[in-house]
Amino acid sequence: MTLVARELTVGRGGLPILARLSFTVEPGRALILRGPNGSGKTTLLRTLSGLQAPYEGEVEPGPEAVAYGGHRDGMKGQMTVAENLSFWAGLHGVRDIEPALRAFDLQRLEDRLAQHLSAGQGRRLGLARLLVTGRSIWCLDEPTVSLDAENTGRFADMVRGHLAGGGIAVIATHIDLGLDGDTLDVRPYKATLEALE
Ligand SMILES: Nc1ncnc2c1ncn2[C@@H]1O[C@H](COP(=O)(O)OP(=O)(O)OP(=O)(O)O)[C@@H](O)[C@H]1O
Repeated sequence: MTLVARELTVGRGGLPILARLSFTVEPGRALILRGPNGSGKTTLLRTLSGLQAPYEGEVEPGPEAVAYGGHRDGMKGQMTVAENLSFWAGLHGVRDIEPALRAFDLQRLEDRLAQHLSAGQGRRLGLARLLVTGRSIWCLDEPTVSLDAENTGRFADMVRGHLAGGGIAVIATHIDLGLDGDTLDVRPYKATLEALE
């Protein structure tokens, strides 16, 4: 499955931020989004994930192929780590949560309520969730925030595994994860930036 953006214009609050972007990401490749704060990386990721509609243009495939990873998405605080992963696994028809627990060394935390996790632990749970979605396109917004060096390494390994299996990852990040892929420099309209200030 290939991710295709055609003449995509995305924005927030009625203002276009990025205009007429076209790109293709082939299976097994990553696209790294770079750009200063407020340049539109989150807006682009949300649009690629189907969380908001493009102002113009189109994205293929549709949102059913995409898993979006932001901050502790969809985690229920009153449920344990294992219950959260099982919930998502069930929703996506995946049986085994062990690989997801192992990917971020969450076995010892599996009975802890999500609301009691530290910031980094919560981030690890949010990222482990990607593995139980079975989705082939991951759109990730600053996924390594709050992660220590060891877990940043685990995350890079997890993405490498995903790419090796023919998956795709689009990642807004300020750090070099050493992944195979291309970089997209996100540059908004100057006029739009001025209007937003
Ligand atoms: N709901 C909204 N209404 C109006 N403007 C918004 C809204 N949400 C975001 N914006 C503005 O849209 C622009 C793009 O924001 P976006 O979150 O996509 O940037 P970003 O590149 O992800 O930034 P960062 O690196 O800080 O996370 C910013 O100027 C932001 O203030």
